[in-house]
Amino acid sequence: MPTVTVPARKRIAIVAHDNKKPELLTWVAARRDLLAAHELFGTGTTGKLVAEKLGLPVHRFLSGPLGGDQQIGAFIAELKLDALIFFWDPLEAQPHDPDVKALIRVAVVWNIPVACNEATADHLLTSPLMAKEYARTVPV
Ligand SMILES: O=C(CO)COP(=O)(O)O
Repeated sequence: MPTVTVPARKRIAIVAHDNKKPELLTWVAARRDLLAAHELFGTGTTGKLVAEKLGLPVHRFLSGPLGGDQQIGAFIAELKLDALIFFWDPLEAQPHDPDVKALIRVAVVWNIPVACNEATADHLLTSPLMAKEYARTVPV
């Protein structure tokens, strides 16, 4: 399988469904220093809230239900993102559920680290691989 070189400064997409936004914002605020070392991306509303909370630049896509999840998926497939932190809501149906599934699926296909809850996000963010360049296996 081919590999790509993932940069030391990671391009991280951050996304949260509405019921999970408070939890995500508390999580990012407590990890500002770690997150500041990387380049941040987000769906429309999440990205705006994270940027305001941290006072850091966040590249914003469209809001998730309007296509933002699909835009992030496309970036993953184009090797323009290195990690996904996605606090999706397991307790409420989303109108754009196919997009949510497609985003998670494409993240798995392209073998990027994905965290869907706080504990995994902590493991991801504190991994030694987050601080250095490494080779990631990709499908093509
Ligand atoms: O719906 C989302 C992810 O599926 C998130 O979108 P917003 O960040 O625009 O709320």
